[in-house]
Amino acid sequence: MLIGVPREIKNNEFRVGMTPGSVRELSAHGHRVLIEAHAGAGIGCDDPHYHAAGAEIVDSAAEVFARAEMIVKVKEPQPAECALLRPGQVLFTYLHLAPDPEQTRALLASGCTAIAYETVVGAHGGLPLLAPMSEVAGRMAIQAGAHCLEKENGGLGMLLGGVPGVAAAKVVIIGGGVVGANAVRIAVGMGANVFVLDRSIERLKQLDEQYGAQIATVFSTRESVEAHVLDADLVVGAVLVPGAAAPKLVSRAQVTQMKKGSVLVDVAIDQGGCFETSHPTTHADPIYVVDEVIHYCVANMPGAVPRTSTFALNNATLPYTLALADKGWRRALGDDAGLRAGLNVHAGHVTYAAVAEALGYAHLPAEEALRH
Ligand SMILES: NC(=O)C1=CN([C@@H]2O[C@H](COP(=O)(O)OP(=O)(O)OC[C@H]3O[C@@H](n4cnc5c(N)ncnc54)[C@H](O)[C@@H]3O)[C@@H](O)[C@H]2O)C=CC1
Ligand SMILES: CC(=O)C(=O)O
Ligand SMILES: [Mg+2]
Repeated sequence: MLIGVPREIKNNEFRVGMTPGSVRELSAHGHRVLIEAHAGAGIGCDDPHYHAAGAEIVDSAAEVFARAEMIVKVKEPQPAECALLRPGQVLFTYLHLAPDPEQTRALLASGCTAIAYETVVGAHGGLPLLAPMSEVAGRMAIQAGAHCLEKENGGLGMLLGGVPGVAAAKVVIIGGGVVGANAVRIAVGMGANVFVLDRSIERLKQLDEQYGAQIATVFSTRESVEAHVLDADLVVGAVLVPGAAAPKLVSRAQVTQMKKGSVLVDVAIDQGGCFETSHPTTHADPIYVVDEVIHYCVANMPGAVPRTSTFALNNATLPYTLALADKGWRRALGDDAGLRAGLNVHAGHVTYAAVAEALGYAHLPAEEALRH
């Protein structure tokens, strides 16, 4: 198969779809990889490095999209990229379609077959292609939140861990999945006073077993979310209903009642965000303020640490990229129900139920799409 990797063009996105190591594996399987010039600059991998791994370096994204049978990326295609996709072409990347009607419309219009990293399910459950970036974003959420709490950013002017004789900050993490667990780890490490809320008792039990009295686990209800958010110094939004728009768990009225200078980090912003006052921001301009509450809502947090993130992402995506290239998308998805769960759009149809429901489209089940 001829596989294309364009340079990422989202704001401050320095990751790249494939490492030289992944290119080498695909080459060894008899595939050819086109990579846009300088696509790996952000991870310290230059064009000769990719060439040595077997890639052909091409000058423009337009050429990558025009020639490749499958495009492997990181972030959702931007409008200029959607315009380059064509019927029959496979797109393998993050999509986050439920909160993004424009991108969905463009992908449907392109006629392409789009497989979303974030809805692929592992052999033993979980979301193996979302997890590595959730590990990164969960750890970064506390870093970002600590920075926002500094006075110059409008924050309360508090150190997360306090010092002897002065109390630590109260950190409330809503959602104890991969993002949440990684945020807990860093917040505990920094000495914060950590509360984690989830509606899965199983998740809370795992976190309780791991951290014991170092954290408080709380069953998530409207009442408990409100009680903990209102006296928090830092709140991390880390909930997910796979593929669906994030549930709004904190209302504007509640944000208004929060402490002035407290901080909301909405990691779930890529699925639309879980605070009513959230809107996506970029690394170039990450923070805004609503009623004196600082909001950090960057939709591609791992893009800021592209070296860590690209290698972590490729560790997870490579087996799937190889399966798609070796077998073609129909057989690869036919053989693996978990990969089939990644199919979001095919030939002008929405093939993921939660996306169809969120955006008001008819749903063509992926199993039927395989026969189209
Ligand atoms: N902004 C960014 O750069 C990034 C964002 N993300 C996003 O972070 C979000 C979380 O991802 P993961 O941790 O991997 O998901 P996950 O599936 O591992 O965890 C989500 C958790 O939310 C819990 N949950 C669902 N509804 C809830 C509710 N009403 N109250 C409390 N808990 C609730 C679930 O029980 C689950 O434990 C996703 O939207 C993901 O796309 C992930 C990576 C980077
Ligand atoms: C998952 C996601 O949105 C990201 O890694 O940018
Ligand atoms: Mg997005």
